[in-house]
Amino acid sequence: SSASSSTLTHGEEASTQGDADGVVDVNPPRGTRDFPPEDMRLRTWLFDQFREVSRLMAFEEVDFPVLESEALFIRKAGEEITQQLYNFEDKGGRRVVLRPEITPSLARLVIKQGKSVSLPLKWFTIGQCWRYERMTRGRRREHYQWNMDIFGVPKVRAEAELLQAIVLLFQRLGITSSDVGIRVSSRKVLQAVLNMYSIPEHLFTEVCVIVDKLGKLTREEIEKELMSTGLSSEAVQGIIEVLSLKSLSKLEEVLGSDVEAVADLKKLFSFAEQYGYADWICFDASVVRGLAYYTGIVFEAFDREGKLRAICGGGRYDRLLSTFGSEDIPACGFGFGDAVIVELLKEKALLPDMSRQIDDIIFPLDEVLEGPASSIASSLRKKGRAVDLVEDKRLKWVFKHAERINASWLILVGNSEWERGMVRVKILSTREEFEVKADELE
Ligand SMILES: CC(=O)Nc1cnc2ccccc2c1
Repeated sequence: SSASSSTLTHGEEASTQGDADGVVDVNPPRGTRDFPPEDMRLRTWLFDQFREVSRLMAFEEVDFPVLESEALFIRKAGEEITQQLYNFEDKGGRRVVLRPEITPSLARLVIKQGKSVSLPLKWFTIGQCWRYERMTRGRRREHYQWNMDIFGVPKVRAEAELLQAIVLLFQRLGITSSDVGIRVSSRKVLQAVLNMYSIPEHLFTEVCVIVDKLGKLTREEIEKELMSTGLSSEAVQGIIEVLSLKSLSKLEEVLGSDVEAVADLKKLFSFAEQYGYADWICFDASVVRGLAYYTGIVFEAFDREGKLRAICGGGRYDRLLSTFGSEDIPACGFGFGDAVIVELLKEKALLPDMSRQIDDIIFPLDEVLEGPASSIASSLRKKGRAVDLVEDKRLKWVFKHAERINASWLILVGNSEWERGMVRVKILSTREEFEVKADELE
């Protein structure tokens, strides 16, 4: 472990435990996180927002194993996500992965459910996703993603619904359209350009994965990668020129108004007006997203200060099921990670107060009263009150603890009161104190 500590990146504590003899390394595996109570309260709060928006949008929750067959993720388009599979062979000799994304599992279940589900399907899930990166980059190897997907809606209504879900989520967190925008485009834009230069269909996916690096690689690097697929320099310039467009009317001038991409996008932007989230979205032809299977509208949310990576992203994938040997069903969806959004909330001072909140603390003042304290705790819990039963502590510690966990009542079980069937209740907010009959505690 001394070797590993020398390659640690900033922000990772050196695992001192690993150096001591015999003590296990108490850090979680590289690139993974523990969730101690305070972090878990924040995560639970965020996931509750995901769930509430899913409920508002009438989506049904589904879930899948984190472990999937490797076959679900073998794609030849050179995506980063498939080059970093957390894959291995299990004891039965099966090639398996810790899933890097959730969409293929959704598609697998839709195929498995086959005729027994009626379309459209609107499903959501919140699940952990994995990648295996050489730790030189010190990035995380896992994160949680909220996924919302619609199967069986071929028209842009589905994309419009998904965008509303994303905007509802941001609004629930206190984020506004001046903090965040959503870039929208369509892969059909690129399709139209490739047609203009009569570039063969089979290059489409590969070109998409390359141009997704626009903004991450220099223009020269992109040109070089595009040329290496065999594209003419004229086609490369044409692609980069069209993908730099930021206005739908300019796009219409270049591609013509009968191009599907233009019609889809115009329809989507008119829906946005009706939903009331038009000021959240903007056309940006450079958005292609890095997943091979997108076929139509694609979108990604970004912080307008440009400090962070994409907050969420998604798009239409009408031809994914046929890559698994099944009949195609039109589909679109998005993934919303648990990391960038928390960075944004910190930036905007929007993190909620994550302190604990307990109703009552019960404290027997004498060990002979431990029995009565138990029955009082039990009856209050049965009435739905959160009760922390504390004993073997000094009273001073109990008052401090009550403050720390924001208890409403402190119930002291003392001998003199108990002889009269009473207990002492301290209302911690007003510091008022009462004697109450034990069986009348509400
Ligand atoms: C910001 C962040 O943690 N991103 C992240 C972390 N882990 C992943 C794991 C699989 C796929 C994508 C991932 C993305």
